[in-house]
Amino acid sequence: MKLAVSGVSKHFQGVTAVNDVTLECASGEIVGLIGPNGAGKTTLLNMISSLLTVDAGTITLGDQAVHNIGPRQIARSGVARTFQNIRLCPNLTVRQNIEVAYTTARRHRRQRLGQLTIERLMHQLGIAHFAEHKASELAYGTQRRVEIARALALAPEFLLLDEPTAGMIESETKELIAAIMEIRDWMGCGVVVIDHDLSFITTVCERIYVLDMGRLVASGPPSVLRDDPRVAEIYLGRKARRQAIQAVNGPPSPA
Ligand SMILES: Nc1ncnc2c1ncn2[C@@H]1O[C@H](COP(=O)(O)OP(=O)(O)OP(=O)(O)O)[C@@H](O)[C@H]1O
Repeated sequence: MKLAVSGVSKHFQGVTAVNDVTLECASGEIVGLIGPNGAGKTTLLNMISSLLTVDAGTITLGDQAVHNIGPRQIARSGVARTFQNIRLCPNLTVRQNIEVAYTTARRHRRQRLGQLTIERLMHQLGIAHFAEHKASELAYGTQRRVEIARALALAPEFLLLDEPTAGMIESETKELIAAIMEIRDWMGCGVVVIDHDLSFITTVCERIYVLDMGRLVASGPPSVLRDDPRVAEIYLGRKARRQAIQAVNGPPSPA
């Protein structure tokens, strides 16, 4: 199955947050979405997860148009997500948080549940020993893993992750890389992930899309993007890039 975003745009009172963006993710693929602050990454994820309507373009899941169908319906159609600012129910335990999503999957996604159980999800994300802890009692990095487990409890075809490594220490990020790859192999779902940690993104993703000021400016495998001057410019900034070039070549000769 394929999740396809085609010519999608979004405007907010004069600001074009996303401008004619086209991208796709196939089942079993891990795709990255990078770009500087305000590039439009979260707005794009919000449109894919139907929290925002699209102003132009289409989003399809297989042969089904899924833009503007609303968050409840998109979850039932097989797209689950996590949020930049964690949205767990703080007074529920880890198990209860996951159970809420699992109950929805039992009702609406039974055919995809297969061997998926809450126990297996907690084990896979390394949170089984926190099962009876309230979400609010957990460290930030652990809460993020609970959020991923909750999204996966919807038995999705596609998982959208918005900055999953934010607030994680290096060892947690490494564990997360292994967990995401294992989950992809186990559940066969496609993953679209936004993150500012380029080492994480280039390790976990097979393909990366680069957004800048709402537009898609580059895409390709990590090995290709690493050498793309547009990506360096966006990430280092024009001034820093000039300085880097000067450090190698010396200052420009006076005109
Ligand atoms: N609800 C909104 N109302 C008005 N403007 C918005 C709204 N949401 C986003 N924007 C604007 O749209 C642009 C894209 O924002 P978005 O949050 O999608 O970027 P981002 O790439 O996810 O950034 P970050 O990496 O900081 O999360 C920004 O200029 C932002 O200010």
